[in-house]
Amino acid sequence: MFSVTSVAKNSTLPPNENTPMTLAVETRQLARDFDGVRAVDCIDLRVERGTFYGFLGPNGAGKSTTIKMLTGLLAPSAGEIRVLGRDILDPGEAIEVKRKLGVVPENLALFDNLTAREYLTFVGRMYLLPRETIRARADELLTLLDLNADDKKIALEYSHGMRKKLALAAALLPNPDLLFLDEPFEGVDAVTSRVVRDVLAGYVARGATVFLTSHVLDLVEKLCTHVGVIVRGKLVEQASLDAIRQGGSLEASFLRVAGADAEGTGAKLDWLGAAS
Ligand SMILES: Nc1ncnc2c1ncn2[C@@H]1O[C@H](COP(=O)(O)OP(=O)(O)OP(=O)(O)O)[C@@H](O)[C@H]1O
Repeated sequence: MFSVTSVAKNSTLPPNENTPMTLAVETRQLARDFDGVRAVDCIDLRVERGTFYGFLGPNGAGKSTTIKMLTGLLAPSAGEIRVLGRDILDPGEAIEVKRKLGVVPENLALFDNLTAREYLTFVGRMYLLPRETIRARADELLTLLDLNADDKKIALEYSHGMRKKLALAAALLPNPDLLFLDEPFEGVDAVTSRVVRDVLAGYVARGATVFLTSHVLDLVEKLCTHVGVIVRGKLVEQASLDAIRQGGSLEASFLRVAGADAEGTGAKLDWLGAAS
């Protein structure tokens, strides 16, 4: 489905048979530069299978860049990546692992001239699903995500939230082992958000893995079992949700590890709202 450029010529990650089968994602010193500026700075991610992993960070911290590398959409500048026990930087292994992945990328990347059903059918055929399975799953997903009423519209005519829902439906359709979701709830209405949360919770309870980015910490707190925090490209925290919260709120912990000055923000822009 995606093109992959291999950069890890001298891989030192253990061969497949020695990689712990419990890991869905493992990176070593993963890095990406843009025009000489380091966007992702030597991060070591470890995501156990069957976990709901929230990948948090301020704007521009490197979350989307990381997801693009983990899904083979972007070549790393350095480092190693194993996804579901396989080297995603090896073109042969990447094909195998991508059959087992679902992705909602940052830019959604839909085909604008297809209706939702046409797009889901296309995706299902790419994953080599039988036509009857595609039809049945597409029916269920379009109903669940409340996209049925707009079945004549093409994706170009969709609102932002509708596009997000269609991308999510496409990611779920092949029943992947591992889902990468970049801001899946952004722009999605409250009713659908609740439905999607329940679907994802059930999906993980059945043994699958979700790797999600979100700025909505309440949602992360409700859903995630594990959290990683990236700040200016560096992984500054990675632990279970409970260990990161330390009995407090996720927001307080996040602000602390992200180095934000929560107290100071109210004192700024004194001119705002003042009589001029
Ligand atoms: N194609 C690109 N060319 C140049 N710089 C880029 C490119 N993509 C990302 N960057 C830079 O890399 C850094 C990380 O960006 P990234 O999109 O990964 O952040 P993010 O954590 O997903 O942010 P947000 O929460 O705002 O979506 C930023 O400084 C961004 O400007």
